[in-house]
Amino acid sequence: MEVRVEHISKRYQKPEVQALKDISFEVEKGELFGLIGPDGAGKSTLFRILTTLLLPDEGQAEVAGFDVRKDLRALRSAVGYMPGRFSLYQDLSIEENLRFFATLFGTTIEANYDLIKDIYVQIEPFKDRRAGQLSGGMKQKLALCCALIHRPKVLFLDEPTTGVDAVSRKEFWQMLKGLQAEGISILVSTPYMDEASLCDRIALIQEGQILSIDQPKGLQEKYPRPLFALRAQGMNQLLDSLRDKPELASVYAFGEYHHLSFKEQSPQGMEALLADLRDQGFQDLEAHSIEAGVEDCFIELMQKSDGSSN
Ligand SMILES: Nc1ncnc2c1ncn2[C@@H]1O[C@H](COP(=O)(O)OP(=O)(O)OP(=O)(O)O)[C@@H](O)[C@H]1O
Repeated sequence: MEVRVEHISKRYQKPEVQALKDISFEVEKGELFGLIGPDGAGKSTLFRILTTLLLPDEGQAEVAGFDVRKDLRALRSAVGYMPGRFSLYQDLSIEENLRFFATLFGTTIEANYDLIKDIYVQIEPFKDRRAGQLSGGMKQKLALCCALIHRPKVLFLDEPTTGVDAVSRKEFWQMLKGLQAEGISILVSTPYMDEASLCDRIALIQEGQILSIDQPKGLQEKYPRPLFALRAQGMNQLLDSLRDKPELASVYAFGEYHHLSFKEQSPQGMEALLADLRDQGFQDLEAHSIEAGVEDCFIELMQKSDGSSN
């Protein structure tokens, strides 16, 4: 086991916020583990605790066999951490940044070049350019090289793809797969649900609590009811109207469609609903059944947790 988190809680004082509530999970060696949740869910706080930058109020955690409270030095040299705002020196060049991080950990670029090579060659043509003048995607690659240069066992990446274009995002996930193959365990946080399916396992986190931990497929298979996508002319009125239907268990806007499910699973459910909506004057109604995605699962779990806390 490369990461073991047991009942971690953290409260900030000013303003008073319970950022993490009784968080427990484990990550295996070589696993790509995703922490998925909206802004403010507590992802950065958890990463800061696991990299010894912040102490938890309660609970215990070990990373690469080191205790987050007791083994600070050893733990820090065993982990690589890429914070949300890339911690690059804007006035230093690509090469200078990398050399700086290598020196900080008592190593050299040359000693670990094989690990970063595939990533570094993509930015090497610009190695004399200052970090402050790089594009988002290039900064991200440099920050990843800097986090890797001391050959960590566990890599923490806090929202590494936020603000990065779609092509670079895709490339970034390919790079992570390559690092995983080197035996590095990776914990990555993201607010993008579409990235969840690229992880081996994901924890859905909201308001400091883990709602579910599973493989992406396992999570989707656990969705409790048949799910449908529906659209028509006048999507806002349609949503208002659907929200008034007592037979629906859930309904929400989702891209070009609204997603909905029924309380009772009757075969006539959708037929009756469509007839009803037609009577109300909705035109161009189109409905089909769909498989739940990670975002649908998240919405379902959030509704359940809201219900239970009320
Ligand atoms: N130093 C701090 N003092 C007080 N409250 C804080 C502090 N840092 C974070 N918080 C609060 O704790 C909660 C969790 O924040 P955290 O940054 O861990 O979430 P996150 O999931 O990483 O989201 P984000 O993407 O916005 O950073 C939020 O409500 C945030 O406002």
